[in-house]
Amino acid sequence: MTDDIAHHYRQIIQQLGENPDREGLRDTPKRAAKAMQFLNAGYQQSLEDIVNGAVFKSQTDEMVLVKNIELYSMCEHHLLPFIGKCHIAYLPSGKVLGLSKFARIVDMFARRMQIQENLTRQIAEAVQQVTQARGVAVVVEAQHLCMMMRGVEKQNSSMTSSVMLGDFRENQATRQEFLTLVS
Ligand SMILES: Nc1nc2c(ncn2[C@@H]2O[C@H](COP(=O)(O)OP(=O)(O)OP(=O)(O)O)[C@@H](O)[C@H]2O)c(=O)[nH]1
Ligand SMILES: [Zn+2]
Repeated sequence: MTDDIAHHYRQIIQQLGENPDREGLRDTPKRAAKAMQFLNAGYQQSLEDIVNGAVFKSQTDEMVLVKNIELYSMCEHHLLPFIGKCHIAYLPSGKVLGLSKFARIVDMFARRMQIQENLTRQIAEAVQQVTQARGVAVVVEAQHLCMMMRGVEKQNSSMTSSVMLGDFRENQATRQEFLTLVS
């Protein structure tokens, strides 16, 4: 698979007017192929594998918030990165999820070709599925290099997307508490 992708990168380099045989570029097709495979590794993962049973019984029913999880993803329109952070909150109902697993869930969906809105929803639904929480809220704030390096070339705009499930959707006070905590 890596060799196949590298072969195509070699052709792209040539089509762009470079010499893929010059010293600095000789290993680039293979390096680029491996980097692209890493950045799309989320397709090879499953929720069950990454959670690895780290769901623990707990009587806590107060909001749990994990803030500022860094996020690197790839926009599906231009295959350029979008970079930002993710905040996840949930209202446990009898069980809590291992802390690191929130970051693993973010990475599993971020390491795919994405648009930010779909990524946000997929993270929220995965946390809901694993914890069976009374509610899940996810906010993603990101900057898109396709808007910065090319196209409209706007360096300071960022996009915020959110998904609220369960009590966060239905209960205004819960939603407000979450938004105050992340702002
Ligand atoms: N909603 C949303 N739009 C995105 C995301 N990533 C990229 N886009 C947008 O996808 C759109 C693709 O528009 P097209 O007109 O088909 O492509 P384009 O000619 O390259 O567009 P420009 O970026 O405006 O030059 C652009 O408006 C991008 O800004 C994302 O995560 N969410
Ligand atoms: Zn884009």
